[in-house]
Amino acid sequence: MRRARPILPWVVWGVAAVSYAVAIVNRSSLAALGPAAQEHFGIDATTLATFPVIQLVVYAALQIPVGVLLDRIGSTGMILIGGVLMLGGQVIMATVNDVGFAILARVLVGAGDACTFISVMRILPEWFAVRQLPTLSQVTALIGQAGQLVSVTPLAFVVDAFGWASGFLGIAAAGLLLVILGVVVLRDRPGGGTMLERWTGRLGRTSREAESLGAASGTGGGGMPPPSTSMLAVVQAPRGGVAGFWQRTRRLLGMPGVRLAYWVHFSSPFAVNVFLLLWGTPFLTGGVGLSPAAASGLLSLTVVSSMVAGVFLGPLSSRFLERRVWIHVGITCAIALTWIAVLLWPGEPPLWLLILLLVVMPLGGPASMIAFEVSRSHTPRSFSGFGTGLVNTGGFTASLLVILLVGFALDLQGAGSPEHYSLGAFKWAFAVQIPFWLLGITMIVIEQRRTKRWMDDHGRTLR
Ligand SMILES: N[C@@H](Cc1c[nH]cn1)C(=O)NCC(=O)O
Repeated sequence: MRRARPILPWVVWGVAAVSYAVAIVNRSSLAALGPAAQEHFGIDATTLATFPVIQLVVYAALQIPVGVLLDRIGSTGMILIGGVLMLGGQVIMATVNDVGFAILARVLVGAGDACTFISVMRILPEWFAVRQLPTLSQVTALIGQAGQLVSVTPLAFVVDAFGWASGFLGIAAAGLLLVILGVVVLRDRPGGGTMLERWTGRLGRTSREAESLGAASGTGGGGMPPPSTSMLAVVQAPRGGVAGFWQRTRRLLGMPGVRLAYWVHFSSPFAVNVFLLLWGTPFLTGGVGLSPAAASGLLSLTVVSSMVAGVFLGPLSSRFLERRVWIHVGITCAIALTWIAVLLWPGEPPLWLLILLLVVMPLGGPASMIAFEVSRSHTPRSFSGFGTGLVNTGGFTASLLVILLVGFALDLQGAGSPEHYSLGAFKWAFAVQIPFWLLGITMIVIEQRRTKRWMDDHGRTLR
């Protein structure tokens, strides 16, 4: 008789993945509401543009502290803290008219968002077998991307039809629902209690029975081969406080595999992030001369391309484990070469080249998920939250720097405002990406060699 597959890992994963999607709804909740926000707060375009930058800075700056906390508190606690912070941020956003409070609201949303993704990544290896992780990570990211779709058209519709407060209170209500679900469903690992069970001190039957899940199923942690990371020697438990933090940082950065994961995350997603977060629409309309409708049609290609790539890249990177980094490098080179073709094209790039750019560039998002696979293979289990947070800063730091440098390069050419935009100025400005790709790919090649040598020296193989 066939043994029933346990459902609990999938329920835990489902709630965690939807929490990430809600974090993305929160993250991109202002994306389609620029004019409405300007009217509501009475602000100019420059002040409006600081909102995503502040949010990104908070997100990137909190990755390492959140990673350290994650190793102490666990995924459940961090996902719930993240949910409460975002919910608080959106209640403030819904109820104030003052721009200072709106910035505070975005800081809270950025902080809550920072807690979510790496905690969801951290919970996966506790519930699923190593071979399932690349696909599950990609599907989790794909569910997250769906959050972006919700926050664009439906949210704009609700704000238009029912007003500013209703739209943001609606997001807060969805967040509250997820926090309540999280309190009763999420468990850090098989055998661990839910937050509610921890508060009441009584472990329910589902949690107790889940302890044996690993051995009984193909999904649970206990039945899987130990992650390759568990073989890494942790000589002594790191101390707490600032000294402990530096000790951990030094130890982590001393591992070539962790550095490799950082550069993998650094190299591929910044081009699409920069395009979607700020400079894509100005480039397509003010530079290339497309209508806003044509530009937004082209931009929607990025979501489709990223989602389709996510479906294929997960199985591909687990099938070709030894070559996953080279798959990533191939995608990064394709992005760089397509951009360089656009930059070198004399005059206005043809539509087919722009379509190619908007299909190839978003592959960098799913490709960057390979960084978390590399990180999982090389980070000791007790540091895995810290490691994931550290790696996740790579792409976001690169994105922030490129966003600022593109603006700086436009200003230097006297083309920093919509009435002065020109295709030539945009081409020079987007060329600031080239050193970032060169740096990223060079560091990947160096660290890949060092990682291979390190693994040979320590007699380890990838599984
Ligand atoms: N590179 C993204 C994930 C991604 C996958 N597909 C498209 N994007 C990433 O690292 N995300 C972190 C986050 O907090 O969203």
